Amino acid sequence: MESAFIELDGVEKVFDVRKKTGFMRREKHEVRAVDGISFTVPRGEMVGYIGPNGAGKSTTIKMLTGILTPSGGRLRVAGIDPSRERTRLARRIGVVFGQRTTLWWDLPLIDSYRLMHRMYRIPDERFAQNLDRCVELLELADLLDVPVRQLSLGQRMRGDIAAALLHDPEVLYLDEPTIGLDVISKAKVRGFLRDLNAESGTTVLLTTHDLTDIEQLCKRVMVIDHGRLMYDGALSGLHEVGESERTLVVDLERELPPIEVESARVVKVEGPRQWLAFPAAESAAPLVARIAAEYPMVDLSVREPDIEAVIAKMYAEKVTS
Ligand SMILES: Nc1ncnc2c1ncn2[C@@H]1O[C@H](COP(=O)(O)OP(=O)(O)OP(=O)(O)O)[C@@H](O)[C@H]1O
Repeated sequence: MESAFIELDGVEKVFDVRKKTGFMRREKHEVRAVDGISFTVPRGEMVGYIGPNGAGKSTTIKMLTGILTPSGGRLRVAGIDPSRERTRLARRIGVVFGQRTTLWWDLPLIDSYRLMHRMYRIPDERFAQNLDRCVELLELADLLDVPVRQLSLGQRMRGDIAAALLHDPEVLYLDEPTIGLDVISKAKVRGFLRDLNAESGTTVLLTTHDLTDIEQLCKRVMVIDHGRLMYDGALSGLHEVGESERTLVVDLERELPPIEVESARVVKVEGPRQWLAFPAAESAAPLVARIAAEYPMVDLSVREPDIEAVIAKMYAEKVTS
């Protein structure tokens, strides 16, 4: 079994675009959508792939599926060069684009699945098993006879996820799988993906603008901007890279002047409650002990930094890992 299931080494994608620069005049210029990206993903891992609009996420996924050919570098998925052997790879990967459906719009959901059964030449027994499992876990039983165009966005998304899994792919690329979904549908999709990864060991690459998806599903996250990898590591490590702060909320017995303590500063006071900011990378325990020793503390809580703020700061500062 290969240890790195997805492998990118210095992968580049350059688009030649013609820009109108005046009447009848067009200038050719290059867009480096992906600018030398290297990473590996071992089998069974669930990784977040995030970045601002136009960062190069979709272009990377399109290269991983073989839709686009890299302009440079080396790329392998399950040992296969995607753009050279796209059909062979298609049997081993599943793709869900949140903003587009792979289902047949006018057909009942079940008919799309039957078409995929034939297209992917899925053995009958395996198809039946996978369909049963998806119908149960994604709660599709009442929807199978409904034409896709009549489904709500959340229902359609669950239908699309099932469609991507009928042929037992070893890797699933998800591009914005929770976009536009309500809170309950999001929770259902996330729960399903978590179970899928834990039980079937499916490798998942998840692109999303909703950082809660990442927080709830991925231990590892890669941040891309301007076609370059800016961060690759644990989600918790992003706080340190972003030099963010955590907040200690302290309830005192009574209103007192701002607490004075080493390695933290008071950022807000409201009656007997005070908010102290301290470096996210440091443990709260010694700080709490110091405050408890000198002040009449009755309660406390620690607030984690807002991950969205950390990432926004990273983009702004162009921090490289
Ligand atoms: N076919 C194409 N021709 C020319 N430029 C392209 C093409 N596809 C993408 N680009 C450009 O490449 C860059 C990266 O685009 P890409 O769609 O990969 O970004 P993204 O991170 O997926 O963004 P979003 O979050 O908005 O989907 C952008 O500047 C985009 O305009």
